[in-house]
Amino acid sequence: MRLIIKPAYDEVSEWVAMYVKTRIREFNPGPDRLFTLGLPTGSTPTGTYAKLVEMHKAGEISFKYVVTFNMDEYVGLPREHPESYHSFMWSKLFSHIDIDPAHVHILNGNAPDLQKECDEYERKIASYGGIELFLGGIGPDGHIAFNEPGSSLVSRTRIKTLAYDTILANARFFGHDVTKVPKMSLTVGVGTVMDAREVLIIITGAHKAYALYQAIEQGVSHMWTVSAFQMHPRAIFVCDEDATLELKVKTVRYFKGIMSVHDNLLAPEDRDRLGSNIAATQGKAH
Ligand SMILES: N[C@@H]1[C@@H](O)[C@H](O)[C@@H](COP(=O)(O)O)O[C@@H]1O
Repeated sequence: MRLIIKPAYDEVSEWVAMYVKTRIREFNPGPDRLFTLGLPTGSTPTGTYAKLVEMHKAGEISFKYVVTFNMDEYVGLPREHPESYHSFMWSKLFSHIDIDPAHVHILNGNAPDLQKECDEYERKIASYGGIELFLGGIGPDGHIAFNEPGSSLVSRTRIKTLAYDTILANARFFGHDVTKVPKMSLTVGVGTVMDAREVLIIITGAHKAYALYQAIEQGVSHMWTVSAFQMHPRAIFVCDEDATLELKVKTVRYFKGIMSVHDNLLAPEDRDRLGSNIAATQGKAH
């Protein structure tokens, strides 16, 4: 497991976007070799999406041969609703990049047969040979996608009733009115994400510090579904300083000490860019 610790949200978003760009480029996708990318929603990935859009506009990355699978969607919320995950993804990312709309996959929370929709989603993922890189975020209770505490760690895509904590957390997107938050969702399972060749989880903010502690310093538990990725051969957690507040000093020092190893995962021009950012920050401090 890798843990990348960045000073704050913007640096987290920048690092993740650079990493996604590098992975897609290294994969060298083409018409017969599509790169499958799993994507999350929520406030956490918006900075990453904005950076990816910037990189795309600067001609650094193309999504022409990228296929996406989103993690989840509310049940019963019209697709056009501004808070549906369909609307979110098109407004934050897809409308601004060169992705083929036929390559975008988001669960349909209004399908007549919801379980059939979920089973077909799993089949579609398999038809592309599985997911190369799955990005994710977490809720403060450590849930991944909508795999609430107590979810099976080998679960597949299915219907899930939201936990009260999640309904409260997501009320901010519905005018702080809990009665307006959908109570059910369709979500990929923990097992679905575990099957990806690589998983990258973004965790920012002090309100997620306890979840990060559970995810990396405590054992695997279905009460903190993100902890399942301790068992993944290629899992990367990218967090800000605030999210490390519950970690041992020893853990934080270790991972900070090997940051240059992690930066080596990035393209050389991005490593240089980060180097000059560090220099600029230090310059400002003096
Ligand atoms: N289903 C989504 C999750 O995929 C997301 O990770 C979580 C955190 O959202 P935020 O990033 O806004 O904290 O919200 C929802 O529950």
